[in-house]
Amino acid sequence: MENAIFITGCTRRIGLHLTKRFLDEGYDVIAHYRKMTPELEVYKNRNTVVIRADLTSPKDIDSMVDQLQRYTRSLRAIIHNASFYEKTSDDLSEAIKQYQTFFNVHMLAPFLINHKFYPLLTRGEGPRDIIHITDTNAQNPDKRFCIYSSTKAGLENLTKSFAKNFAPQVKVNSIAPGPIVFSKRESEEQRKAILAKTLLKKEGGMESVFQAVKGIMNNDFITGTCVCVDGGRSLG
Ligand SMILES: NC(=O)C1=CN([C@@H]2O[C@H](COP(=O)(O)OP(=O)(O)OC[C@H]3O[C@@H](n4cnc5c(N)ncnc54)[C@H](OP(=O)(O)O)[C@@H]3O)[C@@H](O)[C@H]2O)C=CC1
Ligand SMILES: Nc1nc2c(c(=O)[nH]1)N=C([C@H](O)[C@@H](O)CO)CN2
Repeated sequence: MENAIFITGCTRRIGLHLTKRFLDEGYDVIAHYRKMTPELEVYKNRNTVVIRADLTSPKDIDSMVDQLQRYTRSLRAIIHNASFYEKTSDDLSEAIKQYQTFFNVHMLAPFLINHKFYPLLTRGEGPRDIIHITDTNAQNPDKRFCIYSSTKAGLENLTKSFAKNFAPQVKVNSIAPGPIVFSKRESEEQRKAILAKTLLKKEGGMESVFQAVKGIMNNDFITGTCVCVDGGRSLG
């Protein structure tokens, strides 16, 4: 493989959609997962390599780096999609554990992966991208998800640091989705309330994230910024 696209969290929903769409467009994809799913399994034989790692474990991340180097000589882009979504616990001892998990998945793992994979990014020719998938909650947190939101805000800040440190070889940007695809845990009433505060009054759908990723990759003058894909939710 050459100039592969490395995506984290590919077992379902947005990560799986990004995997499918990059394959549709003829890219080689290295799809990261934690717990394999039948939906991702299907892609194992198409130009996709799947690599397992629990992103709360730096040891797993190191092993992922070793495995990845066996499959591709260079990377065109790294897309940090993997994420954990949970309300902040009312039990503070539980909340401490949550903070460690959220910090590992949303901040430490992207930090380590960016540094460890940088040589693979700069080995190829042409534009190179790192994209952090954050959340509009990073700028305007849902008070029930303060640990989730604050670590997404930390990832937003890492975007700016990496943009400064990796320029001009690599562009580094965030995509902050709004209501893209609701999770099963959101009731009909919660969904209606969210859409009532979304200017465009609809879920974005996973393709809106893929189009934003491609828009950033195809523009050689965007770095250190955040593209909101939220239907105006952040203004609602
Ligand atoms: N869906 C939406 O409307 C919105 C999504 N976003 C962001 O977009 C991105 C994709 O969202 P969505 O598809 O809904 O996400 P999901 O929560 O459905 O999937 C997240 C992915 O991350 C993986 N993951 C979670 N924890 C770990 C871990 N410790 N180690 C390895 N992998 C892990 C999951 O794997 P596993 O199956 O093993 O748990 C899964 O593949 C996320 O960053 C999310 O925060 C932001 C705003 C709105
Ligand atoms: N990792 C995840 N992050 C987010 C999810 C999700 O399912 N997994 N879902 C949301 C909300 O559904 C949002 O879209 C609407 O409230 C936010 N982040």
